[in-house]
Amino acid sequence: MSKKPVVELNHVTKRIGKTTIIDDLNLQVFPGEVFGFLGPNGAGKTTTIRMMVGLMDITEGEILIHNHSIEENFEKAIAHVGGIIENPEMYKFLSGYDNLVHYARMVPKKISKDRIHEVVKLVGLEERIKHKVGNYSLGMRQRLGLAQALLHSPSLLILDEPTNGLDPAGIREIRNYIRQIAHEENMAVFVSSHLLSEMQLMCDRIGIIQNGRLISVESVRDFVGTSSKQKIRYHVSPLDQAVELLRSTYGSVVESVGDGFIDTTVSYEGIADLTELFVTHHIRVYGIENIQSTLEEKFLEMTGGEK
Ligand SMILES: Nc1ncnc2c1ncn2[C@@H]1O[C@H](COP(=O)(O)OP(=O)(O)OP(=O)(O)O)[C@@H](O)[C@H]1O
Repeated sequence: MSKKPVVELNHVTKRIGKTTIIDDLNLQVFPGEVFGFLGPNGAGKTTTIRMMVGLMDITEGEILIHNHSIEENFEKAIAHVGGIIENPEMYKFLSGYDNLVHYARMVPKKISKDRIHEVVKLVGLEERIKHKVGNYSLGMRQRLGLAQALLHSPSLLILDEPTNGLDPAGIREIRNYIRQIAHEENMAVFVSSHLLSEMQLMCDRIGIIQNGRLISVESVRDFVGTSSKQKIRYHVSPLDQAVELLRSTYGSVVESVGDGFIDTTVSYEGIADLTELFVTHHIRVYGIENIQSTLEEKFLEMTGGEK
């Protein structure tokens, strides 16, 4: 990517006592992209985020936001950041709108009424914004928190586990809004989670953190898209003939054979090739399932099977 990063972490290390919690972390997030910071509980996500917003000292290395060091030039760096780190404080007896007005008065930058309306629209709360926050669902409160974080038009949005505690509908909503905001406002979004399934739907790139170390950074498109290998399950009959055909044609493509199905590891094009091979050899194909991406495999390995 040739664009300049909004935020960069250079050799960031955090030690508490003799324990290294974050170990030589390097990453960059660019305008308009949603970067997922994925890792199991205790991996170091919150610690990293706390350092990014200046809530915690960095032992070694630096964090730059628009080239301003968060430690040496805090005011300039933090002016570009919006975030929901811990649960945002809201007054339940006030309406969503009054909460935003109240918050707008507290931030150093002048915030216009138009901007308030704009963020309300961005998070889809137009119809309920005049209602009391006490009557909001958790999902609506999260969206109001998002609106609050966006008020001063940050170029970096940091969200720590934004879908925690939400039901599936709430998760879908917040996910869609996050994507939309990143793309419409050309904002860099840094979002942490311990759920791969969620990250794959929300993010453009995913960095996997384990025991304080970044073990991989991958573009989601490469995983759900066309360039990497996937585990594909073919439900076919007769099974023996199908296995024999695959082995004689492609050798190592067969991973395992189950009751009525064959698991294979193939590229995107390979899915079509294998299907064609079956059909031209009069093998009946009853189903083709995508059972695992390589990213999922990596993550499962790392978390010991926990998703
Ligand atoms: N103040 C502290 N003193 C000692 N160890 C700490 C301190 N804060 C965090 N840790 C340890 O650092 C590691 C990383 O914690 P952190 O909260 O950043 O993980 P996380 O990935 O955000 O996990 P979770 O999803 O559970 O919030 C954990 O092993 C934690 O026990």
